Amino acid sequence: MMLFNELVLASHNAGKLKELQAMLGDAVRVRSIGEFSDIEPEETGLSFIENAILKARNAARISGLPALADDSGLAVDHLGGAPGIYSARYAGGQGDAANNAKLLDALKDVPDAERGAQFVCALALLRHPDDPLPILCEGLWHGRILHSAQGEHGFGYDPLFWVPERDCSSAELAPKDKNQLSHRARAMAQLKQRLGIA
Ligand SMILES: O=c1nc[nH]c2c1ncn2[C@H]1C[C@H](O)[C@@H](COP(=O)(O)OP(=O)(O)OP(=O)(O)O)O1
Ligand SMILES: [Mg+2]
Repeated sequence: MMLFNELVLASHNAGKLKELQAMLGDAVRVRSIGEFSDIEPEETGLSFIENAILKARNAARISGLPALADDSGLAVDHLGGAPGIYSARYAGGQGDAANNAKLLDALKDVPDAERGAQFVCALALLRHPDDPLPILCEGLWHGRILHSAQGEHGFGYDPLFWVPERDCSSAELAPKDKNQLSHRARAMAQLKQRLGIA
Protein backbone atom coordinates (compact mmCIF):
# COMPACT_ATOMS: atom_id res chain seq x y z
CA MET A 1 0.00 0.00 0.00
CA MET A 2 1.25 3.47 -0.92
CA LEU A 3 1.67 5.55 2.22
CA PHE A 4 3.37 8.59 0.70
CA ASN A 5 3.16 10.63 -2.49
CA GLU A 6 6.71 11.93 -2.61
CA LEU A 7 10.11 10.31 -2.28
CA VAL A 8 13.76 11.16 -2.75
CA LEU A 9 15.96 9.13 -5.08
CA ALA A 10 19.25 8.58 -3.28
CA SER A 11 21.50 8.37 -6.34
CA HIS A 12 24.09 10.72 -7.79
CA ASN A 13 24.23 8.76 -11.08
CA ALA A 14 22.37 10.57 -13.89
CA GLY A 15 21.89 7.37 -15.91
CA LYS A 16 20.30 5.54 -13.02
CA LEU A 17 18.14 8.53 -12.06
CA LYS A 18 16.70 8.70 -15.55
CA GLU A 19 15.86 5.01 -15.60
CA LEU A 20 14.37 4.94 -12.10
CA GLN A 21 12.25 8.00 -12.80
CA ALA A 22 10.92 6.55 -16.05
CA MET A 23 10.04 3.29 -14.30
CA LEU A 24 8.29 4.98 -11.37
CA GLY A 25 6.10 7.02 -13.73
CA ASP A 26 3.56 9.41 -12.29
CA ALA A 27 2.53 7.36 -9.27
CA VAL A 28 4.82 9.28 -6.96
CA ARG A 29 6.51 12.68 -7.02
CA VAL A 30 10.25 12.13 -7.27
CA ARG A 31 12.86 14.47 -5.81
CA SER A 32 16.59 14.10 -6.33
CA ILE A 33 19.11 13.86 -3.51
CA GLY A 34 21.12 16.51 -5.38
CA GLU A 35 18.54 19.08 -4.20
CA PHE A 36 19.62 18.39 -0.62
CA SER A 37 23.31 17.49 -0.72
CA ASP A 38 26.25 16.92 -3.08
CA ILE A 39 28.05 14.67 -0.60
CA GLU A 40 27.98 11.00 -1.55
CA PRO A 41 27.94 8.63 1.42
CA GLU A 42 30.77 6.10 1.62
CA GLU A 43 29.59 2.71 0.40
CA THR A 44 31.04 0.64 3.23
CA GLY A 45 28.68 -2.34 2.96
CA LEU A 46 29.88 -5.76 1.81
CA SER A 47 26.75 -6.53 -0.20
CA PHE A 48 24.56 -4.67 -2.69
CA ILE A 49 21.65 -4.65 -0.29
CA GLU A 50 23.70 -3.24 2.61
CA ASN A 51 24.93 -0.40 0.39
CA ALA A 52 21.40 0.30 -0.87
CA ILE A 53 20.14 0.53 2.71
CA LEU A 54 22.92 2.84 3.84
CA LYS A 55 22.43 5.17 0.84
CA ALA A 56 18.65 5.30 1.39
CA ARG A 57 19.05 5.87 5.14
CA ASN A 58 21.47 8.74 4.54
CA ALA A 59 19.08 10.33 2.01
CA ALA A 60 16.06 9.95 4.29
CA ARG A 61 17.99 11.64 7.09
CA ILE A 62 19.18 14.53 4.91
CA SER A 63 15.86 15.14 3.13
CA GLY A 64 13.23 14.26 5.71
CA LEU A 65 11.48 12.27 2.94
CA PRO A 66 11.00 8.57 2.25
CA ALA A 67 14.09 7.50 0.29
CA LEU A 68 14.76 4.98 -2.46
CA ALA A 69 18.33 3.87 -3.21
CA ASP A 70 19.75 1.61 -5.91
CA ASP A 71 23.01 -0.25 -5.47
CA SER A 72 23.97 -2.11 -8.57
CA GLY A 73 26.88 -3.55 -10.49
CA LEU A 74 28.24 -6.18 -12.79
CA ALA A 75 29.23 -9.69 -11.61
CA VAL A 76 31.46 -11.49 -14.12
CA ASP A 77 31.65 -15.30 -13.84
CA HIS A 78 35.27 -15.61 -14.99
CA LEU A 79 36.29 -13.03 -12.35
CA GLY A 80 34.54 -14.82 -9.48
CA GLY A 81 31.76 -12.22 -9.43
CA ALA A 82 34.04 -9.16 -9.62
CA PRO A 83 33.78 -6.21 -9.93
CA GLY A 84 30.47 -6.73 -8.05
CA ILE A 85 29.82 -4.14 -5.37
CA TYR A 86 33.04 -2.42 -6.46
CA SER A 87 31.84 -1.91 -10.05
CA ALA A 88 31.80 1.90 -9.84
CA ARG A 89 35.29 1.90 -8.30
CA TYR A 90 36.78 -0.90 -10.43
CA ALA A 91 39.47 1.29 -12.04
CA GLY A 92 39.96 3.43 -8.92
CA GLY A 93 37.06 5.82 -9.38
CA GLN A 94 38.18 7.15 -12.78
CA GLY A 95 34.79 6.69 -14.40
CA ASP A 96 32.98 4.44 -16.87
CA ALA A 97 35.53 4.50 -19.71
CA ALA A 98 38.38 3.43 -17.41
CA ASN A 99 36.21 0.72 -15.81
CA ASN A 100 35.27 -0.66 -19.22
CA ALA A 101 38.89 -0.65 -20.41
CA LYS A 102 39.99 -2.51 -17.28
CA LEU A 103 37.25 -5.10 -17.73
CA LEU A 104 38.19 -5.76 -21.37
CA ASP A 105 41.80 -6.18 -20.32
CA ALA A 106 40.89 -8.61 -17.51
CA LEU A 107 38.98 -10.76 -20.03
CA LYS A 108 41.57 -10.55 -22.81
CA ASP A 109 41.80 -13.96 -24.56
CA VAL A 110 38.85 -15.37 -22.57
CA PRO A 111 36.54 -17.22 -25.00
CA ASP A 112 32.85 -16.35 -25.41
CA ALA A 113 31.68 -19.44 -23.51
CA GLU A 114 33.46 -18.15 -20.40
CA ARG A 115 32.34 -14.53 -20.62
CA GLY A 116 29.02 -14.92 -18.79
CA ALA A 117 28.01 -12.09 -16.46
CA GLN A 118 25.02 -10.63 -14.66
CA PHE A 119 23.96 -7.17 -13.81
CA VAL A 120 22.65 -6.96 -10.25
CA CYS A 121 20.32 -4.33 -8.80
CA ALA A 122 19.34 -3.98 -5.16
CA LEU A 123 16.68 -1.42 -4.25
CA ALA A 124 16.01 -0.25 -0.69
CA LEU A 125 13.12 1.98 0.31
CA LEU A 126 13.09 3.48 3.79
CA ARG A 127 10.01 5.42 4.86
CA HIS A 128 12.14 7.34 7.37
CA PRO A 129 15.77 7.18 8.59
CA ASP A 130 14.99 4.78 11.45
CA ASP A 131 12.65 2.52 9.44
CA PRO A 132 13.26 -0.93 10.98
CA LEU A 133 11.63 -2.76 8.07
CA PRO A 134 12.87 -1.33 4.76
CA ILE A 135 11.33 -2.63 1.52
CA LEU A 136 14.11 -4.60 -0.22
CA CYS A 137 14.03 -5.85 -3.82
CA GLU A 138 16.62 -7.41 -6.10
CA GLY A 139 16.87 -8.06 -9.82
CA LEU A 140 19.36 -9.92 -12.03
CA TRP A 141 20.00 -9.66 -15.77
CA HIS A 142 22.05 -12.40 -17.43
CA GLY A 143 24.30 -11.72 -20.39
CA ARG A 144 27.85 -11.91 -21.64
CA ILE A 145 30.79 -9.52 -21.89
CA LEU A 146 31.67 -8.39 -25.43
CA HIS A 147 35.22 -8.05 -26.82
CA SER A 148 34.75 -4.35 -27.58
CA ALA A 149 32.24 -1.56 -26.88
CA GLN A 150 29.02 -1.39 -28.91
CA GLY A 151 26.21 1.18 -28.74
CA GLU A 152 25.65 4.69 -27.45
CA HIS A 153 22.67 4.46 -25.09
CA GLY A 154 22.65 3.82 -21.37
CA PHE A 155 25.64 4.28 -19.08
CA GLY A 156 28.33 2.37 -17.20
CA TYR A 157 29.06 -1.10 -18.57
CA ASP A 158 26.14 -1.09 -21.04
CA PRO A 159 28.36 -0.98 -24.20
CA LEU A 160 30.11 -4.20 -23.06
CA PHE A 161 27.02 -6.18 -21.99
CA TRP A 162 25.59 -8.51 -24.63
CA VAL A 163 21.85 -9.18 -24.22
CA PRO A 164 21.18 -12.67 -25.63
CA GLU A 165 17.38 -12.27 -25.78
CA ARG A 166 17.81 -9.26 -28.12
CA ASP A 167 21.07 -10.06 -29.93
CA CYS A 168 22.59 -6.67 -29.19
CA SER A 169 24.42 -4.84 -26.42
CA SER A 170 22.43 -3.14 -23.69
CA ALA A 171 23.76 0.20 -25.03
CA GLU A 172 22.10 -0.62 -28.37
CA LEU A 173 18.69 -1.10 -26.78
CA ALA A 174 16.26 1.79 -26.87
CA PRO A 175 15.89 3.15 -23.32
CA LYS A 176 12.29 1.95 -23.10
CA ASP A 177 13.39 -1.60 -24.02
CA LYS A 178 16.24 -1.63 -21.51
CA ASN A 179 13.74 -0.41 -18.91
CA GLN A 180 11.62 -3.51 -19.47
CA LEU A 181 14.41 -6.09 -19.44
CA SER A 182 17.11 -4.92 -17.08
CA HIS A 183 18.11 -5.92 -13.55
CA ARG A 184 16.74 -2.51 -12.46
CA ALA A 185 13.44 -3.16 -14.24
CA ARG A 186 13.08 -6.50 -12.47
CA ALA A 187 13.81 -5.07 -9.03
CA MET A 188 11.50 -2.12 -9.73
CA ALA A 189 8.63 -4.40 -10.79
CA GLN A 190 8.81 -6.06 -7.37
CA LEU A 191 8.97 -2.72 -5.59
CA LYS A 192 5.92 -1.41 -7.44
CA GLN A 193 4.00 -4.52 -6.46
CA ARG A 194 4.97 -4.08 -2.83
CA LEU A 195 3.83 -0.44 -2.99
CA GLY A 196 0.60 -1.29 -4.76
CA ILE A 197 1.42 0.83 -7.81
CA ALA A 198 2.11 -2.04 -10.23
O1 LIG B 1 22.13 -0.58 -15.95
C1 LIG B 1 23.37 -0.50 -15.91
N1 LIG B 1 24.11 -0.40 -17.04
C2 LIG B 1 25.43 -0.26 -17.03
N2 LIG B 1 26.17 -0.19 -15.90
C3 LIG B 1 25.48 -0.30 -14.75
C4 LIG B 1 24.09 -0.46 -14.69
N3 LIG B 1 23.71 -0.53 -13.41
C5 LIG B 1 24.80 -0.43 -12.70
N4 LIG B 1 25.88 -0.27 -13.49
C6 LIG B 1 27.28 -0.05 -13.08
C7 LIG B 1 27.61 1.43 -13.10
C8 LIG B 1 28.52 1.59 -11.92
O2 LIG B 1 29.84 1.22 -12.31
C9 LIG B 1 28.01 0.53 -10.94
C10 LIG B 1 26.95 1.09 -10.00
O3 LIG B 1 27.58 1.59 -8.84
P1 LIG B 1 26.66 2.26 -7.69
O4 LIG B 1 27.49 2.56 -6.53
O5 LIG B 1 25.44 1.43 -7.49
O6 LIG B 1 26.15 3.60 -8.38
P2 LIG B 1 26.86 5.01 -8.57
O7 LIG B 1 28.04 5.12 -7.65
O8 LIG B 1 27.12 5.21 -10.00
O9 LIG B 1 25.74 6.02 -8.11
P3 LIG B 1 25.00 6.05 -6.66
O10 LIG B 1 25.77 5.16 -5.73
O11 LIG B 1 25.02 7.47 -6.24
O12 LIG B 1 23.61 5.57 -6.90
O13 LIG B 1 27.42 -0.49 -11.75
MG1 LIG C 1 27.83 4.52 -5.75
